[in-house]
Amino acid sequence: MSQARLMDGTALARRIVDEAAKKAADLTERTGTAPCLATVLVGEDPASVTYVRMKQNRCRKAGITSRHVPLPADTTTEQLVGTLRDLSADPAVHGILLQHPMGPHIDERAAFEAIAPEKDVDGVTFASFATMSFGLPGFVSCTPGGIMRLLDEYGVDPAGRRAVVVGRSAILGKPAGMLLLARDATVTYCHSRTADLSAAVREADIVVAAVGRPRLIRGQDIKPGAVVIDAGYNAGNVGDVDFDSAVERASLITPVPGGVGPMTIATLLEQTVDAAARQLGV
Ligand SMILES: Nc1nc2c(c(=O)[nH]1)N[C@@H](CN(C=O)c1ccc(C(=O)N[C@@H](CCC(=O)O)C(=O)O)cc1)CN2
Repeated sequence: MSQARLMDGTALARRIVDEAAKKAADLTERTGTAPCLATVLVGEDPASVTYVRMKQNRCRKAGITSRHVPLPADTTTEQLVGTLRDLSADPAVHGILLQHPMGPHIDERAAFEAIAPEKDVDGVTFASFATMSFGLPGFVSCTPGGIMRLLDEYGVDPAGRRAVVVGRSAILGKPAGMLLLARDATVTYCHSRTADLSAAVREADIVVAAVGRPRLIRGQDIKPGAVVIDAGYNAGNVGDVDFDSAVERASLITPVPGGVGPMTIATLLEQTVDAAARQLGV
């Protein structure tokens, strides 16, 4: 079998960001207010610092203001919830991003739920999960939303296909599976307690790897012709899929870097501009 075609997230993300930048400029001209994203970071985890910086840089280039709120690592859930409620009530802020992961002492769900649904541009609240799961308009979780855009861009219709999602995190695996289900895929979730991961993956027409275990998914388990989406973020820009072996079996595959990652940030920017437009009444 020939090698898989690469799904170029960098190129698609660039187009989405260019479009968001045009909308941001138009909005700023019409209202005198630029879209504003608040970025909240608890602690100084080096990867999280990098991701937040990347988001701020892309915002700046797209004409979106960002307001950074760094909090010490020992911030309590109550203090974090207070900060997020303040940002939710601040009319100058249109979108809120709470960088994940936070320290184990933080009640992550309580924090996410302190974000006003109309500012939940990262798609992390229960309200966003519900609209996403029913395929209704609303904010999607950014990486899963980016994955669906990539599938559409490369002509992959999930309807009737068997999709296997490896991972069940609140911001990645779970919403990715729900978005695929909303598009009529037959979805199986695999996780740390799955008895035979290889057997499940071998059945998949679409594999979404979102577990944070470097090169966990090997080419030998990929069904020939499957679509492979690698949403794993591991140190050193290594994905959850063993690319070199998977590329020999898949029909389409996302690289790391240059696949799902850029789509995450593009989706965030796009949703921030949409949130601002709605809040500014345009
Ligand atoms: N609140 C959130 N937290 C986290 C999310 C999220 O969507 N919301 N996702 C990940 C990390 N992440 C964004 O936060 C992220 C990771 C990677 C990239 C990216 O573009 N990576 C590039 C490579 C970057 C490099 O060269 O260093 C790529 O894949 O091409 C963007 C966003 C966890 N936390």
